[in-house]
Amino acid sequence: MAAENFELLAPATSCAISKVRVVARVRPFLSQEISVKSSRVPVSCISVVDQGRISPEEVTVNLKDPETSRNECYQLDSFFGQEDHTVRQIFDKEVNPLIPGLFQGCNATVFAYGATGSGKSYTMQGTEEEPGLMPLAMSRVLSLCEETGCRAEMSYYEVYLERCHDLLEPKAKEIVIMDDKEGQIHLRGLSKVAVNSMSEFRETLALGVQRRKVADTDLNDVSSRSHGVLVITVSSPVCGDSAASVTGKLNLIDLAGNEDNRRTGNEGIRLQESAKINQSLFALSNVIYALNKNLARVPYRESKLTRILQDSLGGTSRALMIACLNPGAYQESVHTVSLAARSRQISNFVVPIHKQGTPQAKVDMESKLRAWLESKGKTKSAQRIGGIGSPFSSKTPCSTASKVRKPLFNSSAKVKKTANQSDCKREKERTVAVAFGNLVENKDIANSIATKDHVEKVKFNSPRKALSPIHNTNGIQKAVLEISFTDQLPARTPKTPFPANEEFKSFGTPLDKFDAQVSTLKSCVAQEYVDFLNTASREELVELKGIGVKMAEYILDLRETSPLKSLADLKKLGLSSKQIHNLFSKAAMGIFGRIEDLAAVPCPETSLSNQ
Ligand SMILES: Nc1ncnc2c1ncn2[C@@H]1O[C@H](COP(=O)(O)OP(=O)(O)OP(=O)(O)O)[C@@H](O)[C@H]1O
Repeated sequence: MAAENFELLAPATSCAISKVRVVARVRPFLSQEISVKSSRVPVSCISVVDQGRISPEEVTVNLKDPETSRNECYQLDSFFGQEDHTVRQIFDKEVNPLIPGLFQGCNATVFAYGATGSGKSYTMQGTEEEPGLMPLAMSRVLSLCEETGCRAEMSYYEVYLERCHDLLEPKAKEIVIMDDKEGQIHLRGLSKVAVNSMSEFRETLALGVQRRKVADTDLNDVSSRSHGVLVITVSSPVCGDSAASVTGKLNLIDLAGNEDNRRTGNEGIRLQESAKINQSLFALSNVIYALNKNLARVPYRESKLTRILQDSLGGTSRALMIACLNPGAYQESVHTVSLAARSRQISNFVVPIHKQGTPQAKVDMESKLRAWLESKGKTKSAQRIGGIGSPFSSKTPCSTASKVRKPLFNSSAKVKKTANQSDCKREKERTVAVAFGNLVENKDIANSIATKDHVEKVKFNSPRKALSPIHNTNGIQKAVLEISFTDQLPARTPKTPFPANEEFKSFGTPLDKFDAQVSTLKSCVAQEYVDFLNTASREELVELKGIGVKMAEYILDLRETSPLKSLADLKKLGLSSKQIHNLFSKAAMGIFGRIEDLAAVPCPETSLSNQ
């Protein structure tokens, strides 16, 4: 897709698949790289073949080793050679088209990737004579703010030795990276500064740049020792109660460069920095590899860098990668361009973020996305989009209701009939069924419980409390809040696990009643299980069936940033729905133990004794 064609999203509900766009930028040879004796400019190892002639949508980049005459070609989206391309040209063609989307609530990330000394900081920050993408983007944002009445703010932080530090508020504590249940990345503790003019911006950025860790190495006099991230946030004014506020974020990332320590001459702290930089860039390549291979687990948690980029690689942001290249470094350029070419295959699903999200909008977006993935035969990706870093990690009607699961019991004709009536016209009711049905294997029962007749009974059954604000407290919405597995609830064991017999009279046959009670029991057990995962020690977790040492560690790591709210959150660890189901089943089976033990357990008076 050409940059000009990034479709502008209509406000409110529009969404789009957007591939990570990848462009190459070759810096010129520096004066110290030109031999004084010959005073001839060396030949670049990088060239472009048939720019735009074979296909206007991509370019073929050729890398040629002058020593061995090795030769490799890679396809990228665009190419900016050393001769005639200024940062302004890159901005106009590649970054400018992303900016209007911010004003409609869409996030975007631009990141410069490449070996040390390849020109990443020069491209992103620029110089006084040639402003980089950061000031150019801010200038454009400010002029659009003037037209629209929106506000602009900036944050600037660095990831140094695997820790995030605020560069505008140096006394602040370390920044914590968190993700919410919709897969959005949040940085707890990061300050924001309002920006009203370019002079304010320049002053603030210069302050941050001074604080960023930079050092002289054998390969670059001004080598960045950290990944630097500028965040430009745009917020629309909120008019009255009904209007939803729109916020868009543009991340401009100047990554630290890959370093070959046989050549940098690094020692001591420089070597430590270098090790962390290389580790995080290795983690980035692992994420790109996993996304390309459609692996169920994408290792975003291997480094802070990949956590920050989580939303931009396989997430909900638009993303532009600028592969920066030194024309005299063949091996490094092969490394950079091969990773860049692989990144080009990654799709993001761009969703506008509104402070008051509408569930129906999410439903529409998810069904559009699934249809797209199915048309491409990408079933695994479809699963992933329902999981990691996804706006749909909490199930929505169309995703789960369509899955056919083996019923736990044969339901009665009455239950089936009720379930069949529950079609797409009754989205609200199906929302109940789906939320409830995430862990209820028998969808018929879930659907039947979701019908208006049964909502009130479920409400009495449920041990849950509503935590989210309720705008419309009709029966169905109340029930959604009370039985949804995606709400965060305090751990609680119900005093009366089963409802009094009177409350179940209208359930019809004894089988209906039994099915409903089993479902309620399951929801209680599922909540207890989630509470256990959130509070157990490492040793306790390992004791539980199906959880090994590695999984226990992943869970501890995950809950450190955001406690599990539902079993579906385990998808963030890369587990599939089936794996979560198996894990839970194993734990649940353990409750019942041997059949002889069960025989000794008396029936609760309130449950089956009056039948
Ligand atoms: N397009 C360009 N035109 C002129 N000089 C450039 C250009 N790009 C980079 N340079 C120069 O090349 C040197 C290295 O650039 P820069 O510091 O931006 O590299 P980097 O990729 O950020 O390196 P590191 O990863 O070590 O921080 C600097 O002296 C810079 O001024």
